[in-house]
Amino acid sequence: MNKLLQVTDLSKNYGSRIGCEGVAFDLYPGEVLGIVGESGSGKTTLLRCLSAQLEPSAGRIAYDMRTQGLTDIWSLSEPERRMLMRTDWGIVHQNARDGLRMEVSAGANVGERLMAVGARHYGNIRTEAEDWLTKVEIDTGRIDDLPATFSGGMQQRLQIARNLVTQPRLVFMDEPTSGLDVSVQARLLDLIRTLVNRLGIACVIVTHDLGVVRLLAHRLMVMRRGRVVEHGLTDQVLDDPQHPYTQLLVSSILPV
Ligand SMILES: Nc1ncnc2c1ncn2[C@@H]1O[C@H](COP(=O)(O)OP(=O)(O)OP(=O)(O)O)[C@@H](O)[C@H]1O
Repeated sequence: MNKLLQVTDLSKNYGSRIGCEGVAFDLYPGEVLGIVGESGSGKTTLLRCLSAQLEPSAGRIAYDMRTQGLTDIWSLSEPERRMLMRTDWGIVHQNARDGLRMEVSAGANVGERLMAVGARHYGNIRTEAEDWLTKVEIDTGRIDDLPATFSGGMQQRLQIARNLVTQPRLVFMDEPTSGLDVSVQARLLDLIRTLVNRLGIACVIVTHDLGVVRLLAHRLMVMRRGRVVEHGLTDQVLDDPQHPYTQLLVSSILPV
């Protein structure tokens, strides 16, 4: 199987401060990679670099473009990169408001992404938007409502629908369930797991919640002070952590 993403020696500095340093990994189609670590360990910096929202200071991020194969994403033109981000990739932000257009309806939020990949027929776009609202458990009667009238959990589900409607091959998620009630979190996680598995989407998920990665991620990277200190199969890393920092993280969060 071809690699979907190949990351080599990736670093991002903010002046003299290290955001992340020397990160390298491959991601294959359909694979879910979790990135965990304490606050300030570089998770968000890494995710923003991987998803082309932030230009790295050094290193290479190559993505398997449908026509060109593995291509350095920073060798693409700005419009090409933006197109990639709008179609073949999805980015689910921690705060749904950052990933939604709050001034247009729920249906338009979903339909807009379809238009980015060339859909023009209003009736088809609306039908597809309704279909996706149903998939993320939002009543289709709310299709013309503004996202601001939705609850936090509904906004997050709408953001997921907006991202998945174009059938991306890779989705980046930054703490997708934080800030929600525990019961809402559990349902949302279950929904993400079902959709990601059913559609065979590759995912990179940043979280500080080991329960989230246990449920969703095939592989896990543990970060500390900008560097990856441990990387392996999720169950292996969580059940038999090798690095002292991972041992501390696991013992402090998971009941023994
Ligand atoms: N815009 C910025 N300017 C300067 N330093 C930054 C900036 N963003 C992040 N940093 C620094 O980079 C390091 C990594 O931060 P980052 O936000 O990536 O960590 P994180 O693991 O995502 O933390 P959290 O879980 O709290 O969101 C920290 O030392 C942080 O202070």
